[in-house]
Amino acid sequence: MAISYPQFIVSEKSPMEAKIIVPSSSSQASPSPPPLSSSMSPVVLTQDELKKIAAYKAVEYVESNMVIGLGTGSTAKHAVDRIAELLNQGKLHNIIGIPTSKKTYDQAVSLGIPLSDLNSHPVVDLSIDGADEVDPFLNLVKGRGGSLLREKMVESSSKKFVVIVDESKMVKHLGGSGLAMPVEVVPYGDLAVAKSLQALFEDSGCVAKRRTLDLDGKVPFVTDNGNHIVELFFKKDIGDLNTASDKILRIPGVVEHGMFLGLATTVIVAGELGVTVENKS
Ligand SMILES: O=C[C@H](O)[C@H](O)[C@H](O)COP(=O)(O)O
Repeated sequence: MAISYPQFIVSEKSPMEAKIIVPSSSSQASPSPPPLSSSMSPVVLTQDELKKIAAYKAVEYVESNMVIGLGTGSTAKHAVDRIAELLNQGKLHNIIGIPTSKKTYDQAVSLGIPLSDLNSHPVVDLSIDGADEVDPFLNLVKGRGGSLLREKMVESSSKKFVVIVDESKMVKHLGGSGLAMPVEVVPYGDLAVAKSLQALFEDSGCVAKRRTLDLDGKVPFVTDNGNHIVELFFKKDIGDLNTASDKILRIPGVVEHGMFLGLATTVIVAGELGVTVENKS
């Protein structure tokens, strides 16, 4: 079903700047929204509609002849749909997509987007992906869908990495949502690795749990790479993120964690009052 969007000011900001955006009578957002009625009646957007607005705005950064990292998740899915739509309309051509998960691979194949991989294209022009948390410095938590390893490989190989979120993803500090920070670990000894991770962040009230597919906690979630996911839940700030990253990666059995530090070059945030574009300073 087609979505009607209110008109938005799209504001370009560096991190830490104010983010209050107000509806406008002139639109720069995509997809081309219809004019508001004269009564300016408020439009309540769903979270998915906000994700779609952020995704469509991000696809404005895509140019013909680019190698594009295709993210994973409910927000990135809209960007992949939009890229396919523009290819089909002839508004983009010669795009090569690098999918960050099997799910995105399947979506892109079904839409006819030409695909390749990192071995053939080790330098990616632009990646577009969602995130689970974004802090004021544009550091991210990613991977609650379990795709963090391939995402980090592709996005750290990208000249530009545009992150697309609805405003619910903004946090004061990583871990601040109280939801999981995922760590990909090899299956062997995963519960022992979980204990080591929990001990590492004891001062932050960390609880580590293996992600499972069943309520009894016996069937582990398996990533596209055949690994498991340990989820970390924090009660307090974990302090310096680079220190935390180094400590996690030093535990044998850890493959990668879901903190994406300093990788995002642009974050597009869609909220009820408009779209904010924040660029890395
Ligand atoms: O593994 C999943 C990815 O990191 C997603 O990009 C992230 O979880 C955000 O997903 P969504 O857009 O569905 O909120």
